[in-house]
Amino acid sequence: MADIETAPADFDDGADAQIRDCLNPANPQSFFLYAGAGSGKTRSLKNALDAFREDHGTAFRRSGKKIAVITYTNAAANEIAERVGEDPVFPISTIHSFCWKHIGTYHSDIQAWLLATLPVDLAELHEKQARGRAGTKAALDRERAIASITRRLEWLRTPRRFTYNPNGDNFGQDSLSHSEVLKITAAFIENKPSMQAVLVNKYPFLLIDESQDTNKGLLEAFFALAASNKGMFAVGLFGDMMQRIFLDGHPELERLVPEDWARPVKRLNHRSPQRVIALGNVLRAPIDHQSQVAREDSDVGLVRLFVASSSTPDKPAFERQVQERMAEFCGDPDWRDQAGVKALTLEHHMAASRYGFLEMFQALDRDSRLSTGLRTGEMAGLRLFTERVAPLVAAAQANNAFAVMAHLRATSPLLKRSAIAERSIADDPLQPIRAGVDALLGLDTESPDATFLTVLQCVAEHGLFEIPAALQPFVADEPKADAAAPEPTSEDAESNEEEAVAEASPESLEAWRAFLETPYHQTVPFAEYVSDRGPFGTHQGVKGLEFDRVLVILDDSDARGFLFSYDKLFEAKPLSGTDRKHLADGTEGGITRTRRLLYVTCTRAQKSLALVAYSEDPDTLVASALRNGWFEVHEIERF
Ligand SMILES: Nc1ncnc2c1ncn2[C@@H]1O[C@H](COP(=O)(O)OP(=O)(O)OP(=O)(O)O)[C@@H](O)[C@H]1O
Repeated sequence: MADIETAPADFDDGADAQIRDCLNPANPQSFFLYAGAGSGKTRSLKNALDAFREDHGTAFRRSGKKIAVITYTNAAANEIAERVGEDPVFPISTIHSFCWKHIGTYHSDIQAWLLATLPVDLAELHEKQARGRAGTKAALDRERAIASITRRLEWLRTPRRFTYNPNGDNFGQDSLSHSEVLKITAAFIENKPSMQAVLVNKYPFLLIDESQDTNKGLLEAFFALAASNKGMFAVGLFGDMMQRIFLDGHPELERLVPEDWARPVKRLNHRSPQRVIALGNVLRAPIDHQSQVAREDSDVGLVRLFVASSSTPDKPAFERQVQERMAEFCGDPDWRDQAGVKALTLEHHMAASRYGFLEMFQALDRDSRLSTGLRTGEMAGLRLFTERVAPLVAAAQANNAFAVMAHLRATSPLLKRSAIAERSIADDPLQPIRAGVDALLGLDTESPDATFLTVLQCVAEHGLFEIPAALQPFVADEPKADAAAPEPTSEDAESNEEEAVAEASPESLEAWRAFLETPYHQTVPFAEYVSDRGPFGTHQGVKGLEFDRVLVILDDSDARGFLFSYDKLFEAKPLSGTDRKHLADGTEGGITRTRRLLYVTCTRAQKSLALVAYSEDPDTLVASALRNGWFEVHEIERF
């Protein structure tokens, strides 16, 4: 193994002190903290906020000023909120909700922006269409896009209002897409003095975590805002260019950061054992030569590469065998336990097939309009099963009458005060509930024969829960007489009405129909997966997270996208001319992207790390892993 330096735990404490100085309201100073995996960037963000609260919290609270903290995902926002504690001085949000919050009331300006931008997009599409070959899939897509923009422009001829859901899919003429919201915000920050004044006066500091993946145009707008408001407004960026995995991020960020920004440095990895840090260092070396040091009190740790053919017939069985080997190598029985290991696949469907929710996932995935809601699990049509039915069935099966009633009281229209009052005094008020729960339990929901449709019909027949709009076409018209008139529960009221309409659009009916015919028992693994509680995750989704034991599954043959290729990264497949050109020019290409993704996944490990590589050419892959110094002979098992 490559030698690795070690250092005491307080090695990088100077960086936090430097950030504390930057967050001085009398003289705001922008900074750029870019450091490797596990170096404690999120920790530094938390420390910065704690220190600020101590130094200036009271004065800020009194003057109504705030530090805006922006992260990439809801999960990251929640985690920071949990670590820092709720504090109105530090509103924490995702970039999309931050943007929408600030542009959401400017309807006429949004309309003007669309009216100026859409014709440019349209002209570009027409030009491409004229140059491109007719009849190809791309030409058909362009034709559809042209028709849709033309319809939207027509619709924009009268004053309109706009909607947007930061967490879901947005379709419908009045709804803005995720990328539109980011672009509009960037344009407003650059051109609207009122927007600039609001941001600068309200948020003298704007801190962005995972900024390597923050939208390029928006970052440039923040840079410009900081440059023209020196001494009043500062931006603090936390991130790691090596962990940039979304195409939206700014590839040139490091170069763009102005000379006068502070650049605190962190080199110590607090997360991983020495062997994992060394692997991260060699993966990273060709990109920026940043190498990390390990903590003096860190373990040596263990990594292994298991190589098999991409035609391996039963991959999950092979992976179980790998876990068994890891348990032996590490003397760590938790490697045998599915719950003790985080297995990372490149794409969701690979996790779905291993974790047992492939059929339901594929049924909905056929409709690209549902794709975000499916991946976050936030669609009302899914939440009926994951958040209403599944917890009820679990509580009832555990004979936990208290939990059953608590859940129904919070979620069921049958237990609404108005519904109970409507029943006559002579009635047993709980009888309809008991009948509904008994009917649900009688379905044998563990059996593959119980479909989502069977469960849905039972729920509808007994009026146990409200039926979301997307699923209403599949249930009988008349709800049971006992069921209360639809009266949204508080949580339903929160759910975005627009989203519900979009989910229920006629085009999506086919996907919902196919979904309803799949086995209901896939609900629980699906729910665990989307909430990140399960043993699987995706390579992209685990950014910022950490796990004791990590199993990274590399398998191009099972992947559907074309953005990544592990076989090419490991030199087991010839590079294309484009790949070679990107590498020679040092520009963004598939190989570099794959290398960064591999860096992200490997550096999640806190104790030990196994990579399973399914390859078209396993021997070449092994040779390359050795030649590049990524692994040593005794660390590789070839099957
Ligand atoms: N100074 C420190 N002392 C002890 N533990 C630390 C320190 N800094 C960070 N850690 C721990 O190291 C781990 C990684 O920290 P953190 O998640 O903040 O790193 P990061 O740089 O944001 O990582 P990544 O870029 O990989 O997501 C966490 O478990 C954190 O609690």
